[in-house]
Amino acid sequence: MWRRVTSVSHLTFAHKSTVNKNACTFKCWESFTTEIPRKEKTTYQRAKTPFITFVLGGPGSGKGTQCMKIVENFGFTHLSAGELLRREIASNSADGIMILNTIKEGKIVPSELTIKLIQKEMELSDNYKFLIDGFPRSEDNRKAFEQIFGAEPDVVLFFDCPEDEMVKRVLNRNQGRVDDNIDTIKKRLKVFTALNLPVVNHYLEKGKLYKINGVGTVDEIYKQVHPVFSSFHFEQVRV
Ligand SMILES: Nc1ncnc2c1ncn2[C@@H]1O[C@H](COP(=O)(O)OP(=O)(O)O)[C@@H](O)[C@H]1O
Ligand SMILES: Nc1ccn([C@H]2C[C@H](O)[C@@H](COP(=O)(O)OP(=O)(O)O)O2)c(=O)n1
Ligand SMILES: [Mg+2]
Repeated sequence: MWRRVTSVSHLTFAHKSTVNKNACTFKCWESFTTEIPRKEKTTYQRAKTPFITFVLGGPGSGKGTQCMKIVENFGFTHLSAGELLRREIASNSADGIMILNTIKEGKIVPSELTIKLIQKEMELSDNYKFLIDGFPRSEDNRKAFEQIFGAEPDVVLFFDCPEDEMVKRVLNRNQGRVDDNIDTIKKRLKVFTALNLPVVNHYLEKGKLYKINGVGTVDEIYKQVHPVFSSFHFEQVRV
């Protein structure tokens, strides 16, 4: 279905009203303290419209790790904004040098460029369930996405993790990334602190935010994440 469209911006989000109505019944989803209400049974497995989850959290908060578990359990397609940008650098594209310098400085790449890469991947996919990891990182990211796609996410996960834990994890990550060094991490944390909160507050007000305690083992954290998706009655890949 996605391959045949030239742009996703015109696709309507037919199931939105049901999802949003339900989501608005709770303000901020403290899944480790709050019971998750059952949602009305829906037929997402046959939906022809995308189901979009934004995955927010600071560097090292565990976004990518938890996304892998969501993919495994619920069959989402995982699109990491950072990974798409790194791929663009590796492909020696015209924007590659600019992206590399931006990432080294711990700054945010222009929204239109990141969105173009996300959009391309979505159009190439046969799936309708997407995890967009590390996006939006700023209000500019968020507004540009909404303008270009003409739609909002269905779910926003926010992994809340203290800075010292994030620094420790990033320094131990060992993936050879140019931004996983103490100087860049300090800059990234400053950018995160300044730009993430307005995005979180926006989705909190819309009743779409699921705040997850990012401290604990991977499985302990996933125990908070799983009910968010099982409440939507997707066809599960693995129970
Ligand atoms: N709950 C956890 N406890 C300890 N280490 C973790 C946890 N979750 C992820 N990690 C590790 O921390 C590092 C950063 O995790 P990652 O998922 O890449 O975070 P992000 O995508 O938010 O930057 C990785 O090396 C990962 O294996
Ligand atoms: N929306 C985004 C996402 C990532 N980037 C850039 C800037 C980020 O520091 C890097 C790396 O992002 P990535 O999500 O892979 O980083 P973490 O997994 O949080 O450590 O990419 C961006 O400019 N805009
Ligand atoms: Mg990541």
